[in-house]
Amino acid sequence: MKLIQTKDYDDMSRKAANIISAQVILKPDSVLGLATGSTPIGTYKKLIEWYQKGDLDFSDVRTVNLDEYKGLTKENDQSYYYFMNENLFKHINIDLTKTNIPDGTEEDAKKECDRYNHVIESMGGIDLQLLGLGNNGHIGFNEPCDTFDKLTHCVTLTQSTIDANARFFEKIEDVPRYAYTMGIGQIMSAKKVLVVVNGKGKAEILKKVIEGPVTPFVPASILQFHPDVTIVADEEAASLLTLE
Ligand SMILES: O=P(O)(O)OC[C@H]1O[C@](O)(CO)[C@@H](O)[C@@H]1O
Repeated sequence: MKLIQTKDYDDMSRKAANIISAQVILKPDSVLGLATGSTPIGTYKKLIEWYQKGDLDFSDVRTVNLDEYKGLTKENDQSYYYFMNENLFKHINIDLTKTNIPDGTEEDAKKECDRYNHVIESMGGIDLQLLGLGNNGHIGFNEPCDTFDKLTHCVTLTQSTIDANARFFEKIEDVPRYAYTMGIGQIMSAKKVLVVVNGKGKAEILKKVIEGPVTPFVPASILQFHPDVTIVADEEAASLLTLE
């Protein structure tokens, strides 16, 4: 695992965006695995800024998102479909037909998971997967549990995730209880993985992810086994790491 420590959120966002830019410049038809949550918003802002300056071209890029709440429509402003549009897609020259997000309105979980597994497979592999880190160590919506799920599945969100995401909803009862998420096996199959982490609140979990045992109870710890992971963490998030 490669750790890049940055002085603050802005620095983290710029460095992460630089890594994504390099990927798109070197391989214009890259398959990017994208993430939601508050952490990558700054990274997306930099990519938009550089696109607007004429430094980046997304016309051949294809994307596949990690997850989506089950039960939310695309128009719901808390859906990850809405998030991706607002925070990235509508500002750049990406072809929306080349973007993929699980369909939160599909009630038949098996049908949606099979469909999304097929989408991921047909893309021929993810070149770079961007990840945020949940407070409980989740990646995508792969919550702590006793096994690593390989493929797309429907998860019951843990209380800790519901509490953490309640800040985005009017009231906690509005937070969906279920979500579709790419599996750990699919994340681990990406050629490169880029994790963005910031803030004191993530320091303890980041230490477990990097320095603790690999266990499905800390889902992101599996990244210790990935051959090409870069973690871009600000000083606060990296503050408990034993850096050699
Ligand atoms: O960046 P945040 O808002 O702390 O969220 C961390 C993680 O939690 C999620 O938002 C899901 O709860 C992920 O999409 C994200 O990677």
